[in-house]
Amino acid sequence: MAEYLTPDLCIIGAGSGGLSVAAAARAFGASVVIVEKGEMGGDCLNFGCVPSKALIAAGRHAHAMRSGEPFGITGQDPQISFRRVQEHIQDVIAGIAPHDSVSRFEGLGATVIKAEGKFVDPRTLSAGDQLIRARRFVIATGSVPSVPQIPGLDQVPYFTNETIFSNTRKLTHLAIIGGGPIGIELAQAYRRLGSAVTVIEATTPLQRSDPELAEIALRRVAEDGVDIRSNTRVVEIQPRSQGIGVLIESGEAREVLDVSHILVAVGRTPNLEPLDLAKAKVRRDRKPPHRLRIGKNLKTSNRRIYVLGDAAGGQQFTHFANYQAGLVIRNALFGLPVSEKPELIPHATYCDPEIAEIGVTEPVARRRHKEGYRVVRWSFAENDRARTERETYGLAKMIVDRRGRIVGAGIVGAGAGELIALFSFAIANRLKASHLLNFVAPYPTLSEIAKRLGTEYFREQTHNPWLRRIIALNRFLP
Ligand SMILES: Cc1cc2nc3c(=O)[nH]c(=O)nc-3n(C[C@H](O)[C@H](O)[C@H](O)COP(=O)(O)OP(=O)(O)OC[C@H]3O[C@@H](n4cnc5c(N)ncnc54)[C@H](O)[C@@H]3O)c2cc1C
Ligand SMILES: NC(=O)c1ccc[n+]([C@@H]2O[C@H](COP(=O)([O-])OP(=O)(O)OC[C@H]3O[C@@H](n4cnc5c(N)ncnc54)[C@H](O)[C@@H]3O)[C@@H](O)[C@H]2O)c1
Repeated sequence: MAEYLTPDLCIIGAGSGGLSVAAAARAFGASVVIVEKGEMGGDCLNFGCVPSKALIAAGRHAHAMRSGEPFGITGQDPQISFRRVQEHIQDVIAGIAPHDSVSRFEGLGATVIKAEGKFVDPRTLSAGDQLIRARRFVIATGSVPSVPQIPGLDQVPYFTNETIFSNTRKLTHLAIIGGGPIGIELAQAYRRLGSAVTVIEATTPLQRSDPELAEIALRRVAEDGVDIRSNTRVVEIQPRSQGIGVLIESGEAREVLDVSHILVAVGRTPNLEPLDLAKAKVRRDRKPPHRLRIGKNLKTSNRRIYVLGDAAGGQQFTHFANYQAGLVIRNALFGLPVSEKPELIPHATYCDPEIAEIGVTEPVARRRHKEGYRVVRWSFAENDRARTERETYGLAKMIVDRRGRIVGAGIVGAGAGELIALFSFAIANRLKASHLLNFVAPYPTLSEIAKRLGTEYFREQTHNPWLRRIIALNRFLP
């Protein structure tokens, strides 16, 4: 008879979500088996957040060298070695990798199996030559790049996020298909590193962001020299002996772009196929994209099996996978009822200027105006630190409900990804706009913008007749 491993939890996928569950479960003394078929750390560490932000940082340095003029520093064209940029990216990954490594997790007391996991029945997973019958399973298998059906695309080599960070050559003209966060972040980085870049977006770039914030950021990306083609379709890819032809169509107009390389960035599909979910009696939607049916507690239709992170088919962010990991731990180990609170989840796009948002957006708030929602705005041009840094290209908005509670924020500008954390904190703790008046921000910092949003919210109150009367009465006090 086969030997089974029988841990409390078996986690399939050692990316952001899976490893967060594993570390927390071990901290509470649960027995854990981790099954990982590829690199420990998953997409975020190896093919996603970390390499993309390292590449963006390289691009920022190149850009700074060219753009010193307003500071009195003569700009110069940087010498860029793509091999060394690639070494920088790999060095950053290597620095973080020990935190996600097999040895760290074995040190925490987990068993790590390096193999592909597949269900063989509703209670059993096979991985390599091992069978695992866990009390609970967690599917944390992430996502894979979607590849559009474009005639000729399969005839040429093209990059996805899984290959582009290993590139060691200058890309003369990079065509990026898809103007989502991946497309726009990498477009600006490659442009700043000296490539010509064209983004071909079927509808609207950065369409999940507040359009006003997206427009400010995209204008700047275009000023850097990225050619962004919105509402444009790729009709055909034409292989050539030198380079690649990309036939595009916008309305009636057709044009062939001559490019050297292509990056496909049209979204990501949950990575579920290799798991043999039918054998586990895990139900999926009949209609494409055949999402898993998931309960509030992140359980699939098989009550022993949870799913989280990109594999669950919701928001695709590392911090969201980590947040869901906390919910799974509470439910699986402690039996506590849980449900997701999407309003607590910020998201940021790390182009320059960054866009960061959380909760209710301005367009939604305008629709709810009659319910007492208010939008307060403050420009980076009115912040002294932004002026000293010449980073006045920015705007912050705060959305407040009729009780004065902060329910949303949207920022485009330098450091937006850092600034949004203050609003995440406020929303998670149900704080009001008045709380922004109670804290003192050091001068001069961008965080003063948050304080200014607070004072801006109350500026209208200065016309409140009751306040005026109190002030008038106080005039007679000795
Ligand atoms: C270019 C890019 C930039 C990004 N930037 C950001 C960012 O700045 N901020 C942010 O929050 N998010 C960002 N993301 C998204 C983020 O990377 C993902 O949301 C996050 O990695 C999801 O974590 P996960 O645990 O669900 O999956 P992953 O981290 O992808 O981990 C899944 C793991 O499961 C393994 N696996 C799959 N199938 C099996 C199987 N059958 N058996 C065993 N193992 C299996 C895989 O090998 C992988 O290691 C970015 C993504 C990309 C592509
Ligand atoms: N900063 C971040 O947090 C960050 C950065 C990168 C990626 N991510 C995550 O990774 C996921 C994937 O990112 P993404 O940018 O690939 O996906 P996305 O779904 O966000 O954007 C894809 C874009 O491609 C366009 N598109 C689709 N098919 C097309 C076609 N045939 N031709 C031209 N355009 C087409 C879509 O209209 C869309 O604008 C996102 O969900 C995001 O959450 C996050």
